[in-house]
Amino acid sequence: MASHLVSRMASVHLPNFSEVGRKIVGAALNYKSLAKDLKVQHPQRPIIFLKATSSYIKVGQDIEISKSDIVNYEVELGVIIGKKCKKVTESNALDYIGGYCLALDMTNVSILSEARKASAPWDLGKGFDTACPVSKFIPKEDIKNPDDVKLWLKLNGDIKQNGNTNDMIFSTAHLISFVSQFMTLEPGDLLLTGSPSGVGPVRPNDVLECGLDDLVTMKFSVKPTD
Ligand SMILES: O=C(O)/C=C/C(=O)CC(=O)C(=O)O
Repeated sequence: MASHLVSRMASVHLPNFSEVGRKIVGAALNYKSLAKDLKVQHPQRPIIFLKATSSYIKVGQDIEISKSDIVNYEVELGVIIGKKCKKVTESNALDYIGGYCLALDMTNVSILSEARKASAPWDLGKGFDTACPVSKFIPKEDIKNPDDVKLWLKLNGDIKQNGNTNDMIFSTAHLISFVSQFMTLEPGDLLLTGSPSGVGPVRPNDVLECGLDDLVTMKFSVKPTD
């Protein structure tokens, strides 16, 4: 098949993306509203980190935290890669999307702050067990424009995050293209596109509920490990 036809292929059905994907790639500080909250400048280029795929959990499982740690919720649009993607241009990048999910980029701020002070990697603060709750697979066709999707999060019933991906500093296409210059993205890989303003800490026995447009909602409880 000619390559231009391959690149226009319809969405790929990947309901088992969290089992087959080999990477979770995150973008940090990608929302203007969060940069404003945190009083930091907009990044000049995407700030990229990896989360371990062993951090995935699905609805029905619990987020586990130690009582002594500060762990933040961050609601995000997850982009699921549908086909191998290496050094793609921004104008072609959206062709490589297989679908989407709603995700929580749970972040252990206690560990991350120590890592920042020591100029150490973010891996433990971002990739601990249960740090990546995800929704079901959302087919590509259900989201016409990934740069214009509402997302929200409630903590124990109170709205804490209420944003839209149109507030992202780097577009979905830019993120895919940027990451693909360095690492090949493969079917089932997940790209977390950043979180809007309102991120904050959870405590044991809290309940997080979040949603993406009228496409999906999900609920997770927080349980202590100690
Ligand atoms: O700056 C930090 O210490 C941590 C930032 C984040 O965790 C931000 C994100 O991951 C995000 O904006 O999505």
